[in-house]
Amino acid sequence: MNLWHPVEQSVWQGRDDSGEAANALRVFQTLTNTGEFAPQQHRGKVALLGFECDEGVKRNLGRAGAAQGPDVLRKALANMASHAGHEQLVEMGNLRAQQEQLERAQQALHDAALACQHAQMRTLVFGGGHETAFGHGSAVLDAFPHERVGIINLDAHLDLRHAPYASSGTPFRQLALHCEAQQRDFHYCCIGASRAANTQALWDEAARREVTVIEDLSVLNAFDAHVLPEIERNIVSYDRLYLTIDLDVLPGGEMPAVSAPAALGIPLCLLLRIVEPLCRSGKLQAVDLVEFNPAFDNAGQGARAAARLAWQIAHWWQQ
Ligand SMILES: N=CN[C@@H](CCC(=O)O)C(=O)O
Ligand SMILES: [Mn+2]
Ligand SMILES: [Mn+2]
Repeated sequence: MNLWHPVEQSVWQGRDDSGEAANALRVFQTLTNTGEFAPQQHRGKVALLGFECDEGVKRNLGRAGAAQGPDVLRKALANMASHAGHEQLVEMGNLRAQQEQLERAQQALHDAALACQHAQMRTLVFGGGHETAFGHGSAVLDAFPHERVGIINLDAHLDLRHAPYASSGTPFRQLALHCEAQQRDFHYCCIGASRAANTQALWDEAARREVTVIEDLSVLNAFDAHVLPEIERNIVSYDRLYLTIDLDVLPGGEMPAVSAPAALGIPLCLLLRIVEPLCRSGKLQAVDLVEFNPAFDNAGQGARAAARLAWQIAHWWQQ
């Protein structure tokens, strides 16, 4: 498959406690890793894909390094205890972007994710910059052409930029145009956006496209009044949900390992209160974690926070 390669065996390793008891297992011991891309053999399970790409971040004038994110996140997840849901994870390998080949890489991610969705797998993608969301989100839309797909973005940024080229700042405008081309409605909700990090032009674009936005301050100060009803509305209103988590939605202290760390941000414990009902809804078809950049991590703490998020998602996503 285009731009695809298997993950090195050295990535999925950890402490072996299995001598203590049969159920003393960690994620690296319960995940399926055949070294092949064969979605039809894993129907109903969770496909883990890596998108080794930071071409979008580079074009968006950010700090490069997200291409190294997927394997570092896998290593952080590998050693965590395996509980219910983690045995559903199937390693599906990485798509690696070639220099300045952003569109080609997004197409390769789209094709891989679509093949997994067609095999009735759910997809969990480790980015990559937020350009991941165009490849992944368009695959979810294409997998369910006659259904209403709700897109939920946890992010300090709206990522609705109007630019002559695709970047990590344009994925939701691209998804809006993709919906337009298919003559379907665009259902986009952004939770955690910072007014200080998005120009008025972006707020105007969000209003034009009828995006539901819950600002960071509102998440922090009125969670029960504003966030929980919006999560419920998405679960009730749409047939399928796609959740994309830009890790720069976390406070910079919890998540330094991104191109644009947040001054305020939504703490992980609050973020998990958004993620849990979505995972348990039975409608969540796809999730990605994006913008993780190990070059700016602080002693691996950002990787641990992101891996815990992925760990919770797999645990709450069990069927
Ligand atoms: N995916 C990131 N998008 C942000 C980056 C902002 C920044 O680099 O400061 C954006 O384009 O607004
Ligand atoms: Mn983003
Ligand atoms: Mn962001």
